[in-house]
Formats: sequence, structure tokens, C-alpha cells
Amino acid sequence: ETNEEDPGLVMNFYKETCPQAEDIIREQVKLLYKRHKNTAFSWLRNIFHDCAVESCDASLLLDSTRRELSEKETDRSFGMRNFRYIEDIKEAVERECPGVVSCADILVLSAREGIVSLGGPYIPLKTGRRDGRKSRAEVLEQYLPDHNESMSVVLDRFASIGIDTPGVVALLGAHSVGRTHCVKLVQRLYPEVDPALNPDHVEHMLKKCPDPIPDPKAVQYVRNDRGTPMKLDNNYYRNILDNKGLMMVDHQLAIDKRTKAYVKKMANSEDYWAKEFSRAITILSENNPLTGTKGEIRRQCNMANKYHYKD
Ligand code: HEM
Ligand SMILES: [Ca+2]
Ligand SMILES: [Ca+2]
Repeated sequence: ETNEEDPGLVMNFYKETCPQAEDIIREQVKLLYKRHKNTAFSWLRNIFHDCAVESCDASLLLDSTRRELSEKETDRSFGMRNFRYIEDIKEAVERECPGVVSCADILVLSAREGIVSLGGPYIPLKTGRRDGRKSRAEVLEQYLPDHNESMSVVLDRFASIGIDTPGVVALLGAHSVGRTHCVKLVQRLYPEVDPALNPDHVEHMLKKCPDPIPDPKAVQYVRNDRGTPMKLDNNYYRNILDNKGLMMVDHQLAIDKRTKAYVKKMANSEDYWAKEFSRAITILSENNPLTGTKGEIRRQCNMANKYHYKD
């Protein structure tokens, strides 16, 4: 429902209350990206891990409390990094407009700007999200597929938030940047090498992941896209068609009869991919937001206000 108090998500929600908000976020992302290129991978991954889990409510950013283990501390969030830089963006926004801009909007807009930093499309996105007060580790697996999940489960999970098959195929193109740690890959290498893998790629993977049981603390990983690792482009689709997909879900995408035609089309047309990617990110970013008087505007992105302030 929409009414005067709650317009829901709208373009430029902060135009009266903090007109500089989107510019500040853009500048901060640019600055951070200059210093640490991999922050952009994190902003991009964040939008999936927050918005696909119940709501774009910044639940992902909350720390565990004495009572509750938070989402970011579970295995599904393995490898997520750079959360402290979200606080830098939040602080910059707070300096101009204290208490106005939600962490949920900062998370979504930083993903939007991260996508641009990585050479992807600019996606106009609405704002007006408010922050949730809880992060619940126990619901995570119900929303986020695992790296070796079947394509049926993956398509179902995304369908339940309104993202169709070409949308899913486009979103997984995010694995055109960043990395995957060996712990998530060794099932495809040991005790036997998955025969579906491209032998040239196997050699590289074995070199990067020499241990069947990697030390979880060791920083051993393979880049998701060896061709253009820093660029969010359609090279991912050429990789998976060439049997160089790292995770089982990446590989399944290229062979499943429901997704294969879209993979080919996206491998052949960067424009088609960018269009579908923008459409799917938009849907993801509008999943079940808290608007109006629901939720709160967090002072600090890693904790709900009640833990530090009396409202
Ligand atoms: C079936 C769905 C998906 C699964 C199972 C999945 C799983 C994973 C896993 C296991 C990693 C490696 C983490 C690590 O070892 O450090 C990863 C990395 C990544 N994922 Fe996904 N992912 C999925 C969909 C997505 C979507 C929809 C996006 C964004 C729109 C995304 C963005 C990323 C990015 C950017 C990285 C690299 C992160 C970094 O280098 O820090 N993923 N994903
Ligand atoms: Ca969430
Ligand atoms: Ca790439």
C-alpha cells in the first residue's frame, strides 16, 4: 500500500532530506575503489546476500549479539569482506545528514556504484529502504543457494523473489569478478577431478588448491574469471561454456536445458547481458523493503540502534 506517509520506494527519496546522499555515496565508492579494488566485488556480492534474504534491510551488515549469530558469520557468507568500508561510507553520509539515510540504501547504492566501477552498466535504483533490527543466521540457507546446489533449487529460490530464468543467468554473471576460495572448490578436484572440467583449467586450479582439505584460514583461492578478473563483463559466459566454471552452480548454468540458451545469448551479446542484469538487479533491490515507519535508520551499520542508543 502507498499513502502520503509511506510513498514506498521512489527515485531520489532523499531529495529533500539529504539531496547530496547519492553523490556522497558515489564519491566514497570511487575513493575506496581507488585504494582497494576488491571493495567493488564486495558491494556487488552484498546486494545479493542482503536483498535475497527476506528483505533489502541491511540485515547482512549486523554483527552477532549475545543472543543471536548474525548472517555474515555463517558458512553461506564465506569469504565476504570489506564490511568496515561500508561504515566509512555511512560516516561520510552521517556527517552531512545525520540520522537520515539508511544502511539498506547505502548497501544498495554502493552496489550500484561498485557495478559502475567494475565497468558494468549504470542502473537507476529507487531508495527509501529502512533498516531491519535483526539478522538471523538460521534463515539463511532457506534463501541463499549453496555453491553446489541443483539448478532447480537455484531457479526456485530466485523465482520466489520474482527473478525469472534469464534474470538468474544474468545475475550469476557477477562471478565474472572476484574469487572463490579452495574450500568451495576442492570437491571438484579431490579425490577425483570432475571430468566435466576443462583440463587446462584443472591444471591451474590444482596449482592454486594443492590440498584436498584446505586450511580454512589459508588464503587460497582461484579467480572467478582469469580472463578479465577485474571487469564485470560477459566473459563469465564464455568461461562456463568452455567448462571453466569454478562452482557447480556455474557449471550447471551452462549445461542445464533451462538456462543454456540464455548463457549462449549472453556470451554473444554484452548488451543483452547488461540489459537483463540491470533488470534483475532492480528486482533484487526492491525485494520486500521496509518503508514508511517500519524498521529504523541505523546510526551505525553493524548494529541496531537499541544496542547503543535509547530511542
Ligand atoms: C546460486 C547463486 C550463488 C551462489 C551459490 C554463489 C556462491 C558464491 C561463492 C561460494 C563465492 C566464493 C566466496 C569465497 O570463496 O570467497 C561467491 C563469490 C562471489 N559472488 Fe556469488 N553466488 C551466487 C550468486 C551471486 C549473485 C547473484 C551475485 C551478485 C549479484 C554474486 C556475487 C559474487 C561476487 C562478486 C563474488 C566474489 C566475491 C569476492 O571476491 O570477494 N553471487 N559466490
Ligand atoms: Ca536482508
Ligand atoms: Ca570478467
